[in-house]
Amino acid sequence: MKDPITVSITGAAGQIGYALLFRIASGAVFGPDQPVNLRLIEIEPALPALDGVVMELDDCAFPTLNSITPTADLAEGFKDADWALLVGSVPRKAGMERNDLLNINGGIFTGQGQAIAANAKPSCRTLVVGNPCNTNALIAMSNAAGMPSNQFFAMTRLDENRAKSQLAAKAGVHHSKVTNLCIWGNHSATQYPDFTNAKIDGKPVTEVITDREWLEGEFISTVQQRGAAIIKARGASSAASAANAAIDTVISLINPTPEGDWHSVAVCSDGSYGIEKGIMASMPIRTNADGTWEVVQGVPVDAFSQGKIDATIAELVGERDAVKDLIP
Ligand SMILES: NC(=O)C1=CN([C@@H]2O[C@H](COP(=O)(O)OP(=O)(O)OC[C@H]3O[C@@H](n4cnc5c(N)ncnc54)[C@H](O)[C@@H]3O)[C@@H](O)[C@H]2O)C=CC1
Ligand SMILES: O=C([O-])CC(=O)C(=O)O
Repeated sequence: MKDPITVSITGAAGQIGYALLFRIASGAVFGPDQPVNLRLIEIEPALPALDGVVMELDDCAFPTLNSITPTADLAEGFKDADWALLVGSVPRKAGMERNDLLNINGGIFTGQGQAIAANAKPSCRTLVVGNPCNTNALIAMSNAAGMPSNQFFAMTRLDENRAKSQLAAKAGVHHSKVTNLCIWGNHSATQYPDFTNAKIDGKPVTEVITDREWLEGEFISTVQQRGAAIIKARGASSAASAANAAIDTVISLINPTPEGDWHSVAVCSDGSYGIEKGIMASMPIRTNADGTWEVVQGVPVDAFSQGKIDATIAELVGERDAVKDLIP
């Protein structure tokens, strides 16, 4: 067994938390030889429910679970964290867009960013799941003085997985055959699931699925609206698939990306692809053998894609401007 790593998770008593904690504790994310300390952060009123989750974690007797610290105190919650998974926040209800939550949730991420900078390991990586996740990640990153911006991420992997599943179903293949699927921009209804560069079994999607009207229309809107469709059907926002995507994101950021492929996650833009510097935008990312990551350069952007990317980036710039009071 290696030395334990520490994973801090906010919103640990919530729906996503319930689907996330057990897989992290079981070794399914960091490996069967990697003990994990879980620091579980909740607001005071949710601490009794969190106690129940802790009892259940105890009752799993996971060999890889080293310790559990349930707390409402951010300093204690982020102490020595190697990873901070910021899930805790209010989900949207039917009829809302995710950025309708900015006023409700944005403020949560100022104190959490500060607490990460003050208490976590300097190498701590932070993944924001709570919506609107791109701009919440921007708020956390901007308030985490001294922490490198390349250690902050926002989750668009659920969108990537959704897009792969839609393309696979249309082509009649298993979803594992779909690669090079980039989600550009915001985790919102303006996101662009880029079918123009995606591949099925190594061939361009556009050669396998020749129904361009479907690709440009129904495919994109289905992916953009999938969260809303789940809220309508389930009466609550996606939780198990969101937890799964958070796990996929961490696994993709700690393991080298397969040759020629990429994965989607929102990172702080360095200006690549003309995306405004400093906003948290999803783009094609590769993880290197040494654990660093980079934006994949040279992915072709045709006129159709550029229009879609411009729209989602404009939305992100608008969100950033709307929260400027939360950004020091
Ligand atoms: N990026 C993505 O792809 C996705 C993001 N989400 C978002 O994830 C968030 C959580 O969703 P659920 O777990 O379903 O919601 P939930 O309501 O079941 O759980 C949220 C938990 O966060 C806690 N919480 C609220 N404020 C907190 C704070 N300041 N500090 C710590 N904990 C706090 C609540 O007490 C609650 O237990 C929502 O914002 C949702 O919209 C959901 C699905 C996908
Ligand atoms: O749609 C929502 O509000 C929850 C979410 O982010 C998703 O399922 O993608």
